[in-house]
Amino acid sequence: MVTSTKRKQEQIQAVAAAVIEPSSKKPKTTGSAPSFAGSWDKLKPILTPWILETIHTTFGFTNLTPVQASLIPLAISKNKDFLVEAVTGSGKTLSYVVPILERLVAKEAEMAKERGSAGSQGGTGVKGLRRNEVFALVVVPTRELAVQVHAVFELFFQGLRTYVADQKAMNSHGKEETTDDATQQEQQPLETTIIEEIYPSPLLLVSGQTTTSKSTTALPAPSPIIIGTPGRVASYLSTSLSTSSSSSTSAFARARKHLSLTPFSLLILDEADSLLSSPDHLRNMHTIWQTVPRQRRNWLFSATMMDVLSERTNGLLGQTGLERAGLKNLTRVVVKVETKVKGREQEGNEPAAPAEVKQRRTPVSLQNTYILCHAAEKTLQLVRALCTETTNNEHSKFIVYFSTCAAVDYFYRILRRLPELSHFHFSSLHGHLPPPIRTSTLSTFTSHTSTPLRPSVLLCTDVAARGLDLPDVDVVVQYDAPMDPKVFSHRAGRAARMGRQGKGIVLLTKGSEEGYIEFLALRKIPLRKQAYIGPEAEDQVDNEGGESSTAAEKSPFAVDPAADAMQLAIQNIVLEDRDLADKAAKAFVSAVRAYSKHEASYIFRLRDLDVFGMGKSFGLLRLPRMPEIRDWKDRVAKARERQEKGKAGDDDERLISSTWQDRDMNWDEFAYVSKTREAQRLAELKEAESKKDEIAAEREQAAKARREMAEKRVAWSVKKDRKDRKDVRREKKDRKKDWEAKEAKRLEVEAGEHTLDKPTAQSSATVASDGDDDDEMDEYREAKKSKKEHTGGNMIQSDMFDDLS
Ligand SMILES: Nc1ncnc2c1ncn2[C@@H]1O[C@H](COP(=O)(O)OP(=O)(O)OP(=O)(O)O)[C@@H](O)[C@H]1O
Repeated sequence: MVTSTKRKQEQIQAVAAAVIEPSSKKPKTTGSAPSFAGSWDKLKPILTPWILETIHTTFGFTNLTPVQASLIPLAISKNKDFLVEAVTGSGKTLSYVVPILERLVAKEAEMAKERGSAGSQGGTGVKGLRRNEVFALVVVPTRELAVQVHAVFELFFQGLRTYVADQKAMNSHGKEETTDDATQQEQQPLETTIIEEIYPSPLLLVSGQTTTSKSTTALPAPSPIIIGTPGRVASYLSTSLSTSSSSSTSAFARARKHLSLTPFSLLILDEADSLLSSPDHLRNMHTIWQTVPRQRRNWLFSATMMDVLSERTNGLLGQTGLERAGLKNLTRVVVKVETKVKGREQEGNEPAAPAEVKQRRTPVSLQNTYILCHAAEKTLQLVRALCTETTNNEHSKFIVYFSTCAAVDYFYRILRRLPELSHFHFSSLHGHLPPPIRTSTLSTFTSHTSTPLRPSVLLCTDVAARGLDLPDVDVVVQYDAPMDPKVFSHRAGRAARMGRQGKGIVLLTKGSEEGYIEFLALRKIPLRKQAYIGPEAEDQVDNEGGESSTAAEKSPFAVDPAADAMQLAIQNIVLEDRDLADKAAKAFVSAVRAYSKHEASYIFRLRDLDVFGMGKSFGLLRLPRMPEIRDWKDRVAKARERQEKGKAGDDDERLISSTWQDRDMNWDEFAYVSKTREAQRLAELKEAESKKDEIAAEREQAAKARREMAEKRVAWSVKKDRKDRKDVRREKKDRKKDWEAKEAKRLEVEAGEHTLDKPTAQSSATVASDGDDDDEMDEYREAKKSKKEHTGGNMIQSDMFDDLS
């Protein structure tokens, strides 16, 4: 393992400072605290016993994280809307789960008081809240995150059951000695009521469930706490409540029974920036906002919450956008991470330079790096990174992010069959997988006991970028940088959670993508350079930011020959099944299209994307037909022409170094492994063969039609051109006639007055000016001139004299 020299000089200290203030003011650091900020026991207000007990025994936590210490007391006691930002893995989930539970307990007690004895009003046996009454709603962007948050709530309610059982057992054995009156009061209702009736399991609303049935009886029963994705929550709310507007009294009664938002108090948006920026989420969020009562508290959470306030987007982001959504006067709770970098030792007796405090948006325990390579070397670098991280750094759990579902799907089939990675366990997760498979994939990855000898890798899209708390992830590799720069820190933040060491690697291609390093640095996400991983690679983090000495890096355009070998290895896997070739093409096309959608489009320029190199990295057998490829081919060809003329520039050299060769193979014999698919392909092939002449004729006809169309287009344009010219000529003729008539009239007048004056300066000028852009007038003037010359140069005068004579 290469240890960084610079790191030795640094004494990195995490400083988490909680900053709480109204949204109108700029956040400022008010102090510093260690990674934990006080004990749960000493939190004021004191937590309800079963909640505190669950935190201690079920979760095993003794201390609060800074975001929890800052928010929980406020969220429990103050009736405010909050906008919370803290780095990934800093415990934001509990910072809203605990206050929701505390407020629910308080609401339950309040309603119980209001409604009198148990079951007297609702008839359900529930003391305070009725069964159909919803108290809080937690909305998150992905199914997986919703499941995770739901599980946290479930743990608390299980903790409650255990707590009550313990209390009863202790009481029945006469061992319980209660000294604290408040505690006794809290316990009383719990012991006398069925817990499940008071606090039924929270309702989880995610894909794969029924939420849009016409009949409310088919809908899952409500619960005081509902957790779900925006689409599911919106449809559940509107379906549950829409029946209430029906004219049918029974339907109205049914709907009322099904769901009531009367006691609704809390709307929590976790990963709020994502919920407010995606148009799809936003549409559903509008439905939710319109459905839930206005008298509610809004709590918004994200590790990248503050960025959005300064952003001007089409969505809801930004201060004004939030205000428009009724999210006004949000109190900001910002937990900052600062690193103290000790000043360098000076030579001789000079004192060391003062320590520098730097703010960052990622956890201190996260070592974020980048590797520069050519597009053709990306898969090679990914494979080498996985290998070197296990062998040199003994890392065993990896997440690799790709930009599209098709890329995840394809690489999942390829990587696990590469000999270098045969000991890795691969899983894949993306939005196009059916919900049960998504669930099982995640649990397999989570439960897999990974060791450096049997490491595990999750290949995924951004569906797993935010919020997921996957235990023990060592390294996050970003094969493609995310479309939305905000997602970068969320992806990297799946490692290094809650103070654990972790590493992030982003693969950037040489050229314009290098600008991403500076771009992220400005957003307080510093990246260290990791040298290009060579064949005998060690973990070479280039801490000084200097250049690596590997051959591939010495020559700026030379591509590592091992990239060709990797392409060949992938191609050989693809050749086993035609279906893989289809998947490769789909993955490639989708990745190219995704590249054009980068928000930082001035860094990720489609025009600069080396599609040939990318094709190599994907192990394509041939390039698909698409405009991006055509353009790149043209540009490469033109660069070659310039090179032949000795006029090639730097950009041309880069283009020339980008090469592509289709795999020499017989596509007709390339078969699908799936028998039905292959039979279908052969049938199609046979049909095509039998209709060969017909198809050729059709093609010829189509080509002819295209040619004719092209000709017609030419003819049409020529016709139009002619017509235009004719119109111009007619116009000129009319103007000439006009001019002649006027001139004749003027001469008549002049003749009548017996004046021998020449045309006025103005009329000469008019003619001259007409003549500037009028060819016919020129001809006319020429003719007039020659006539003048013929008649001795003074037509007017001669006429005049004729008349006089
Ligand atoms: N007080 C605590 N003490 C110890 N561990 C904690 C504490 N609070 C939370 N954790 C653990 O820290 C991990 C990260 O917590 P959590 O998922 O809430 O982070 P987060 O800030 O929401 O991250 P992200 O921004 O990625 O969603 C979880 O495994 C959680 O159980």
